[in-house]
Amino acid sequence: MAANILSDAWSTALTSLDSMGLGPAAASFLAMAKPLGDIEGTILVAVPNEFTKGYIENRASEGLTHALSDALGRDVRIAVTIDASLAPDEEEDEDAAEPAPPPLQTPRDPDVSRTLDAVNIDSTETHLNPKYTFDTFVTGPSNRFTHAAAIAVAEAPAKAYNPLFIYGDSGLGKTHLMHAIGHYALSLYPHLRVRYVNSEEFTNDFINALQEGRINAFQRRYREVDILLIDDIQFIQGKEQTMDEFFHTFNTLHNANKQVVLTSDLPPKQLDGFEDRLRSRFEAGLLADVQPPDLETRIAILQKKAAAENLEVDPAVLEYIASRISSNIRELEGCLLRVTAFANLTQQRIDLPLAEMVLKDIISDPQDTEITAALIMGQTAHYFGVTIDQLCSSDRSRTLVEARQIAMYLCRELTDLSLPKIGAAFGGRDHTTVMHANKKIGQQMNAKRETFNHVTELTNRIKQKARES
Ligand SMILES: Nc1ncnc2c1ncn2[C@@H]1O[C@H](COP(=O)(O)OP(=O)(O)OP(=O)(O)O)[C@@H](O)[C@H]1O
Repeated sequence: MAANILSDAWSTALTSLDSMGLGPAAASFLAMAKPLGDIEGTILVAVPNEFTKGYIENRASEGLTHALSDALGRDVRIAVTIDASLAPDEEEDEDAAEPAPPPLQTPRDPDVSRTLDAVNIDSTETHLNPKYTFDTFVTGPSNRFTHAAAIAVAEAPAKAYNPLFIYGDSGLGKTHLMHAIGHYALSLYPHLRVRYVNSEEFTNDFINALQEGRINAFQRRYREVDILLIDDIQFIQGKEQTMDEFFHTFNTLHNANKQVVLTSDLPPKQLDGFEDRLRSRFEAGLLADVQPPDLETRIAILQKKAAAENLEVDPAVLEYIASRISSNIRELEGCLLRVTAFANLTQQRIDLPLAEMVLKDIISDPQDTEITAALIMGQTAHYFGVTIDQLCSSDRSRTLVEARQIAMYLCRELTDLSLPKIGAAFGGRDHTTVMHANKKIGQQMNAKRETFNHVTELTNRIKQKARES
């Protein structure tokens, strides 16, 4: 392969990983790596030292393999080798890969729009998703109070409500609000250090830091911030050491007058397996819940989504979807995606008969049926003629990659599992791999009839099985 094709693909792969919220540590390690060549489908990557090699192999190789395969348009594998000449001249610093704190800048005029520059903010530093801003968030009676509290916190971090504790069922916008706080606060005060993290990533990061003797760097990462956004705090339940570390992180930040925002599926009182000292810290702040949205809000959410994607959708279609899916906005969005993808593939207008036809099996459930990752993996494996073990393996043959990505997509759409939990179910994969699969299959449904058919057929089978059991 010509060297410039490989280096172009390498840059494309890094950009795509970047846009998916690649963490700062992974970004720094990959920036030190260099693609050397393609040996029969294996891309040889040189890195300066053993530590970088280990990091890429253990934590970034999967995302990198996906992204490189996408960029090259064929499945490749990667192999990492050490080339000491790539090492920087200065003495190696153990924490060299840690992100430097952003330089201090003059605060902007606070009168700026709430989304100002949201897309320009470096999402790799903050881990913020550019799509989740206050501008794209629809308010209604179910979330108005929490939305107002979130704005207040962003406008006056650590002054309004500290901590802000947002709770409610899955798919009701807690994560969206958290990211929106980060974006808006940064648009008002660009010098702030904001960090978003899911509690499962916090846990993994903590365990890795312990194992690698990098606890000081870990503590700096979470304690030297102005706003810490911790999503799905319920997942640290029962993990004694992580809870202890989090308690001290929380106290350090609180004592230093820094803002903490937490989300959870339950209010603090009902968080079993949490120490009282943590629960009472949470309760000392503002508790704000999100409820399932009413019909008008659901329609408004779909309208906003359609407008954002430049889709022309008959209002009756939006009403049809909104009237049938009431308890999870992620599912609402998934239905709209299926209808628009089908219309796109078959070049038809998006009208009510088409929506009814596409969604007939998806939204005909009389009551909630339990769909688990195991059920999805079992059905997907059977459908593609592979085994569950293979789905969880590192085998990257074409069929397996497709089956694995579709199964991950379905887990995201049909279950309440978080990205890290889905990654764990598929043989301990990183959450960025799940994000990548979700994005890729979502896009392919719009472009490839075959993918749309696989997803539709599998959804029907999975729902059927769930109804039977
Ligand atoms: N009020 C809203 N307006 C617009 N989009 C919304 C709203 N609420 C939720 N969404 C969208 O619904 C999807 C799911 O929301 P989100 O991930 O924030 O839910 P969550 O409560 O954090 O769920 P989980 O507990 O499973 O993490 C996202 O794509 C989000 O943008």
